[in-house]
Amino acid sequence: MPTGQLSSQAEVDCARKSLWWKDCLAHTATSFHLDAVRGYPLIGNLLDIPHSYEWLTWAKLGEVWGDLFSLSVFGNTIVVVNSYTRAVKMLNEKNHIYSERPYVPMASVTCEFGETMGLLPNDRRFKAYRKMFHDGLGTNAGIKTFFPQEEDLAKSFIGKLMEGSEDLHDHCFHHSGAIILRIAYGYDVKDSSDPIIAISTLAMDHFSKATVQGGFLVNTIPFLLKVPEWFPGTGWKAVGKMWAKNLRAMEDVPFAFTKDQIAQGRGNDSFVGRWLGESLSPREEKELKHAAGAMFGGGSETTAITIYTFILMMCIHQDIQKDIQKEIDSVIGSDRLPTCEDERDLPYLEAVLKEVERFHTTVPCSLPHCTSEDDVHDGMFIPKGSIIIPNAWKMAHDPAVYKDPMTFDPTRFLEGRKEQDPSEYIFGFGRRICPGRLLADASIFITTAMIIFAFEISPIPGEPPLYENLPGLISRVRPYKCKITPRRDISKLRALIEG
Ligand code: HEM
Repeated sequence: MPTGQLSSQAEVDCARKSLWWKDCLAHTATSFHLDAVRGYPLIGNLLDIPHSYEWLTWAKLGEVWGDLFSLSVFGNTIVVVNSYTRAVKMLNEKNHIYSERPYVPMASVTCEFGETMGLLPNDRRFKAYRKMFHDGLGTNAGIKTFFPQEEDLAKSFIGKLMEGSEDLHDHCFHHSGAIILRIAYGYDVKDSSDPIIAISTLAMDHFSKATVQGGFLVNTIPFLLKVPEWFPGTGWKAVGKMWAKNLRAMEDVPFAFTKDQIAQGRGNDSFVGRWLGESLSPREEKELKHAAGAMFGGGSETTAITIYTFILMMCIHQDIQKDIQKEIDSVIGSDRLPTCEDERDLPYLEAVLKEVERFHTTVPCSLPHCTSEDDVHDGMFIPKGSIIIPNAWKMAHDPAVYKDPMTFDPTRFLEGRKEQDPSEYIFGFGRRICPGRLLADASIFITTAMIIFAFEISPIPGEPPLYENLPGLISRVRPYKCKITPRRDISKLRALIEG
């Protein structure tokens, strides 16, 4: 049935009653909304739930059911939002209702990681973490204070690239991990086999697995938490305990490093170091540890993927690469390296970065939100506890917003065209909007500006690179090969990097 509206209060009341009945019948009813995808008794739309590339399925279903539709699985409502305008109206303008996170017992309880920012309910602690983030990284003035660290790390990145680019993929991930650990804790990573990068990467791998709704039955049936560990089939509890240790270590080890540095009287100009200088109460210190602990998970993979995708796009689109080189050469010349302050003078590079972020939507279904109370939106009754999925991929590839959305074309963001800036949605919405977005922008800009300044990126003869996005909550691109060679005098480049 196509999209419909609940036009009167009577219809809304009727829908509420239906919901009550649905609960009474122990979740045996299927979805009943007028704009709900039809399902089966008991399981609802279980068979409609995609296991990979969810954003494509949601976009396809949207062609039939409209850009706001719902599904029901075992009585739980899932609402998919396929348009930017709708997402703003719901998640931004009604953020007091739409700012919870879905409950994932495996991650929050079994892995004891419920206090991390991404999983916290919209409560006092959440506000405290967000405030710490905002004061440290949420303003242009705050981010500027980290520019010297960003520039240093981007120099090391290109310095390493001069030695070879065979492990480009890992190099990008190592670099973005290094940025987070330096900014968050003042910790300098080792060139390879860094213990804190290793702990954090492992912990994030566990975290991703524990938060997949269908990954563990307990995420669908929380009652299983009460089943004792000796009961057959509860091996996941032991797994969760093991993962909890790693997740704790990801927060404890670098935090202890910063505290130790301060105790030894060494300066530590990091996010944590600065806050520790504020003589915090034990409760605030604990909150600081959790806030900082969320940075690696939120920022490391996403930033690395964006830089890695940028290099791929430069390899595929040689003409665009040439145009950025021209811009960089005319603004910066050849006697100095780019700095973070150059961003405002490089509008073409800025447009290319927007296009990279639009074209490859790194967090394609954003992170799910959850409602804290019943709502009626555009005639749809949305019960408390509904999971809300903003389909950022669809927003980024909507032909009504972007001309030829499947084409990589940075000119769409230049004067004269000015299509919608993807940063309005790729970082999420409302109270949950990504608190690291300014840091992400700074890291991506300075790293890519240095790359273009220093290198020529080209395909390997006979192996044309292809773009392919991979499934996942955070979508990577399929690893590729390319040639990265210095485009300037090597000794001069070395002198600039070391200077
Ligand atoms: C290109 C880079 C990045 C992208 C595309 C990105 C995207 C996102 C998205 C879509 C969300 C979910 C927002 C929502 O629920 O509405 C999010 C949340 C989050 N991000 Fe980022 N992010 C990036 C970089 C970073 C960085 C550098 C940091 C930390 C320094 C960070 C930390 C976080 C945290 C802690 C959350 C959870 C916020 C909450 O639950 O309230 N992110 N990010």
